Amino acid sequence: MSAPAPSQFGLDLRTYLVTDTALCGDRGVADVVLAALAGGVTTVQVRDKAASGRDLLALVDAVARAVAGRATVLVDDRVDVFLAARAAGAPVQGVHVGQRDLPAAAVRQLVGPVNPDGTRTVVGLSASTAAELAAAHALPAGTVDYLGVGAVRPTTTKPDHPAPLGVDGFAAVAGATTLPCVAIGGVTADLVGPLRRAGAAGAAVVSAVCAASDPAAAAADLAGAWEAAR
Ligand SMILES: Cc1ncc(COP(=O)(O)OP(=O)(O)O)c(N)n1
Ligand SMILES: Cc1nc(C(=O)O)sc1CCOP(=O)(O)O
Ligand SMILES: [Mg+2]
Repeated sequence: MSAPAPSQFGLDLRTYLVTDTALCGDRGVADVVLAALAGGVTTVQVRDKAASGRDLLALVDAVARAVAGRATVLVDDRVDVFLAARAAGAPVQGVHVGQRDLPAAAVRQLVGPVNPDGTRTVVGLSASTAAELAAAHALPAGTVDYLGVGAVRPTTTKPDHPAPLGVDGFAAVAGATTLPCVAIGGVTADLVGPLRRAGAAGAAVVSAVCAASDPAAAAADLAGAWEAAR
């Protein structure tokens, strides 16, 4: 039996997949997501920096309808795309924004607190420095549901990633906030246990699943490492 998820509003961040269309290749993003879902991912963020708004909307719609509520589905950066997908009836729950995207307070105003299907509208925010953490803490309660904290290690997936924190640096951030913290950047299965013990609410990966020859097995390794860690 799995340990209970560190969650609120049913938000389960433990094994968090961020998609990369190029790394998914000919398999297609939706099929890689379905394999990862079978392996145990709990949250999926659709991220494609190269896609047009129209193409990203189609991708989000396809992924959300494939997942069909079995995991939380979020959209990277594009609040407009999230709103359009939700308005079209796709089961999509929220957005993840960074320090250069729309401010979190504006995002919350745009997306509201609850989706039409009754699920919490999730807003995730990237924050890894003391100043970014202080700014997140200054927001009204309920603005942000979780923080994305990275980079844990250098990664070629996001060449402009923030300075690497290491597991100890991640622990310092997670220990300085009551917001759930998702570790991201260079995360592989061997790091999941140390990150959970460092206070992570979840571990987010791109290449560990999207570039894997067997995304279901890769996701199962990550989910298993989370459950094995105390
Ligand atoms: C879970 C999670 N954490 C951090 C990020 C990075 O977001 P951001 O800083 O906006 O950078 P881009 O992903 O937009 O390049 C994330 N996407 N997800
Ligand atoms: C999307 C993203 N955000 C990061 C951050 O540090 O904020 S690192 C990153 C990419 C993570 O890719 P991979 O799992 O392949 O290392
Ligand atoms: Mg962003």
